[in-house]
Amino acid sequence: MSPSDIYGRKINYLRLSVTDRCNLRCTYCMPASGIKKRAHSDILSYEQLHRIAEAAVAIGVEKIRITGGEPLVRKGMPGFLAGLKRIPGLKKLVLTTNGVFLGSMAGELRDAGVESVNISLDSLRPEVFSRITRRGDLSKVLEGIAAAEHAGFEHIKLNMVVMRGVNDAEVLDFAALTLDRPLKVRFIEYMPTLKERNWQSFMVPGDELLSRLSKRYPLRKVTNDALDGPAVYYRIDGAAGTLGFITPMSSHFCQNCNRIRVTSSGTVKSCLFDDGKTSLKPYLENGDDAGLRETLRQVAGTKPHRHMFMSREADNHSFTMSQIGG
Ligand SMILES: Nc1nc2c(ncn2[C@@H]2O[C@H](COP(=O)(O)OP(=O)(O)OP(=O)(O)O)[C@@H](O)[C@H]2O)c(=O)[nH]1
Ligand SMILES: C[S@@+](CC[C@H](N)C(=O)[O-])C[C@H]1O[C@@H](n2cnc3c(N)ncnc32)[C@H](O)[C@@H]1O
Ligand code: SF4
Ligand code: SF4
Repeated sequence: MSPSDIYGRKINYLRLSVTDRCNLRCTYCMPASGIKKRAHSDILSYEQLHRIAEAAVAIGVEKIRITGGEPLVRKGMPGFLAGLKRIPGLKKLVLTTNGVFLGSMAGELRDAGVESVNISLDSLRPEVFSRITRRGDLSKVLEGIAAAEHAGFEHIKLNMVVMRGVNDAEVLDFAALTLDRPLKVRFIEYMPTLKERNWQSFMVPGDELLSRLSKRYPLRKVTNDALDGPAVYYRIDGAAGTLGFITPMSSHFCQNCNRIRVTSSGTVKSCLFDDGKTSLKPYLENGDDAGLRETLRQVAGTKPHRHMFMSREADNHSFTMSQIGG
C-alpha cells in the first residue's frame, strides 16, 4: 500500500532524476554560468537507480517519471527504461525531456515501454526559442515532437513555461496546436527558483491565461485521471487535444501532492523545495534494500503541508531545477 503523510496524502508517484547534465541552458532553469556539475562518481549507476525504483514500487509507488537535467543525454537510456518497465507493480513509466534527441530516439523509447512523454517547448519562434534555451535549435524539437507522434505514445504533453514579455504573446499559437492534434499543451507558471530580481513581473498567473484564451475559444473543463500530475485541463470545443494549466505560484496544488523525488546523486526529497538532506547512498552501498524502502517511506511521510515559496524565509534559498528534475 502507498505510504500516506500526516495530512493523509497518498504518495504514489516518484520523480527520478537520472542526470544533472543538460544540452540546453534554459534561462528559468539554470544560471548563465557558474553551475557546478556533479562529479561522474557522484552520479548513481543504472543498477542503483533501478534498485531505488524497485524499492519505491515495493512501498506503493505506481508511477515513475524519469527526468533530469536532460535524461536523453545519458547513454544507454532505452535499456535502463526497459528494465524499469519490467518491475512488477509499476503502472506507469513516463519521461520528461527537452525533445532535442527525440527525433532519433522516440521509437526505441516507446518500444522500451515508456507510456507518455512530456516535452518542454517554450516558443514556436526560432529566435525566441534559442534565446530562452541559450543554445537550442527549435527545428530539432519540432522534429522530436513529430517523431513522438509517429511512435504512438499514449500522451504527448508540451510544457510551456510562460514568461511575460518573453513568450506570453504565443499562448494562442500554442493553444491552436491542439485544434487538430491530440496534444496536451500545458501552460506552467514560472517559479523563481534562481531568485532573480523582479521575477514577479515575469510570472503570468494561470487565471489570466485562461481568461485570455476563453476570449478567443470556447473552453470546457476536462476531468483528470487518477495518476495525473498537477495540471487542470480544458478542451477547446471540438479540438483533438487539451490545454493544461499548472499553477504552483498563484494556486498551489500541495493539498493533492502525491510525489517524492530522488536526484541523480541519490538525495531523496519530500518536496521540490525542501533542502533534501537524506541520502540513499549508504543503503545502496551496503546492499540494504530494506533500509532503502524504510527511508523512502519515512521521507514520504514528512512532506510539508505546502511550499513556502512566497514567504520571506524562501528568499535566501535558490536552486537550479536541472539538479532536481522539476
Ligand atoms: N511546485 C511543483 N511543481 C511541480 C511539481 N511537479 C511538477 N511540477 C512542475 O510542473 C511542470 C511539469 O512537470 P512534468 O515533469 O511535466 O510533470 P507532471 O506535470 O507531473 O506531469 P504529468 O504527470 O504528465 O501530469 C514543471 O514545471 C515542474 O517543475 C510539484 O510537485 N510541485
Ligand atoms: C528541469 S526539466 C528536466 C527535464 C527536461 N530537461 C525538460 O526540460 O523537459 C523539467 C521541467 O521543469 C520545468 N522547469 C524548470 N525550471 C522551471 C521554473 N523555474 N519554473 C517552472 N518550470 C520550470 C521545465 O520547463 C520542464 O518542463
Ligand atoms: S528545463 Fe530541461 S532542457 Fe531546459 S535547462 Fe532545464 S533541464 Fe535543461
Ligand atoms: S511544492 Fe512540494 S508539497 Fe507542493 S506540490 Fe510541489 S512537491 Fe508537493
